[in-house]
Amino acid sequence: MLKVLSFLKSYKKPIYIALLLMFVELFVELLSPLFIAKIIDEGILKNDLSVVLIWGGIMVGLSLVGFAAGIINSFYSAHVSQSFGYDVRKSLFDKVQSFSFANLNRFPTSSLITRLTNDVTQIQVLVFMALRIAARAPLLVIGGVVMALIVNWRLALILVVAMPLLLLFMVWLMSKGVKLFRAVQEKLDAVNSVMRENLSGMRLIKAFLRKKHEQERFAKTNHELKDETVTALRLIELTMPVLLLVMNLSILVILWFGSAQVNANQANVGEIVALINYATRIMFAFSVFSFILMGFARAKASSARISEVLDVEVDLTDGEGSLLKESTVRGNIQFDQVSFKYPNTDEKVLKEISFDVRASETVAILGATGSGKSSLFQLIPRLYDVNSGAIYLDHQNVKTMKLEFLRKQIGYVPQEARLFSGTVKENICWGKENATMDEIVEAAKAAQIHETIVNLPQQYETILGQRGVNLSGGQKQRLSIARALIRKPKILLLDDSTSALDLQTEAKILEAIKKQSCTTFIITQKISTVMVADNILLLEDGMIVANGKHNDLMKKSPLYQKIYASQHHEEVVGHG
Ligand SMILES: Nc1ncnc2c1ncn2[C@@H]1O[C@H](COP(=O)(O)OP(=O)(O)OP(=O)(O)O)[C@@H](O)[C@H]1O
Repeated sequence: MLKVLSFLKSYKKPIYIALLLMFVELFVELLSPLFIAKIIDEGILKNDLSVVLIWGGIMVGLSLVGFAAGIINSFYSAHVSQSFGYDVRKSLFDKVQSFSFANLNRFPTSSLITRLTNDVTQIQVLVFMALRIAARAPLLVIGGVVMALIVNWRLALILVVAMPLLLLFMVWLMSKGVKLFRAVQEKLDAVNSVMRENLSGMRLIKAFLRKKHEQERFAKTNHELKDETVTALRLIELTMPVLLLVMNLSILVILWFGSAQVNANQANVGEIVALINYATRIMFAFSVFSFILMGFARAKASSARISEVLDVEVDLTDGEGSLLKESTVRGNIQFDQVSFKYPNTDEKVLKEISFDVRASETVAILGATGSGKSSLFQLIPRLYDVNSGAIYLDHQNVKTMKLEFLRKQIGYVPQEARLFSGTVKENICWGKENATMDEIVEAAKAAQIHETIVNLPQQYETILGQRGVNLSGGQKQRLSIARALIRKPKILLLDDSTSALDLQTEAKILEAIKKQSCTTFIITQKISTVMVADNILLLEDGMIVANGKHNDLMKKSPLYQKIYASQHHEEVVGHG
């Protein structure tokens, strides 16, 4: 909790002002019963109107001061709590951005979303309450008891006995609350997760007629969230009856002994009225206090979840820096005995991979599904780190380079073309900020998407729907290729990103890429694409089983011959 609350450090001044104003409000509140006692005993009972008017006037004046203090306190509390929430969210977002994939795998996406939104809100609410009323409640209790002792110490002892009992009850309540609210937040994660999967997989759900199944799945998680929340709220509901019982009993006892004291002339009626007044204020303060304690329990559960994210040690660290200069990077890539397994798994998905690619060459990677092609790609921009061996860019180990420097040299087109909401132009520029219109058009032309774009209603300014739903699969692929090409990368990684394109369009794109003279890695299933590559890596079970040019492989690799034959509908016999 302290770690998250340390974000409040930047707001010391407004916090002090808010607390000061809260004390002003409290002061006014605590003095009021004293004035009432004075008005009754010295004004009403003695028929002295001037005393009533003077002390009544002072009371009204002070109330106005308290009122103004309350309003200004609200302004400051809102400002501090909102700014605090902004800072925590920003910090969480930055942290998640710095995560490696191994780090990301620790948290389900939906849970990260809940942590960034709902969990931050819980703490934000607590901070607001703390500045607005939190300290007031316990101080009102303590102050109320002290004032009651001053007015009539014997009767006030009844309150002194009742308070610790209530306090113990509150402590018990809070310890239970933290656990229950943590469970509530976890159930909220689950609801968000189902919701997220449904929204992103809506087409599939409709096509597979899985609406009912999904509704049931959602109903189940929703139910669990409701049940968990009800359990937590029951705990809070328990507070008021217990509070009322203890305090009403105390008031009864005060009235009983108070009337005896008045009859014996040991106390004034005003004193008894003041004591009852303090008792009801204390009871009110206690109910506020219990409300805050619940808020605290909830915020404590949430802050633990936030700290879990903030405390993650990012396992992909930046290298010292590159000896290479951006302008002199050529794009030679060397894999030296590279082995890799995904974090928290046992099996190596790449085993002792070694190959050399000279700058500007095109390398095709061919292999069955699950053979490790995408995994190999992800190692080049260091989305994951190798477990053994090394990858070199222009003879320098990529691990020693600054991540930003390394990734700047690389254009990556992933398997699934993912676009962002915004215009076509913004989507292409996403690859290079401040790109000129000429550069954008050039990249679009190279990716063979320019013609399509100029036929859109607002050409490059056309707004794409959520994740580009108004473009076809092939158009999306070409747009994401344009996004990579605009960077003028030294190394281009195409992860099966031409799968939805016809052979002619694909050939044109490859030709345009060739002109950019960048080292190009293409994962593809199409033998026609493979045939024009300078080198072909044939992957099987995470190992390179053959490499060379098309003609070499046709001679020496039975697997390659089989793939070739399957795509050319002919039996290949006797090669090799
Ligand atoms: N994030 C991950 N965590 C754990 N294992 C993974 C992860 N991603 C992939 N794998 C495993 O690594 C192996 C290689 O996967 P990879 O995606 O590299 O294959 P691929 O050759 O690109 O397949 P495809 O052609 O189907 O895309 C598979 O066995 C897969 O189950």
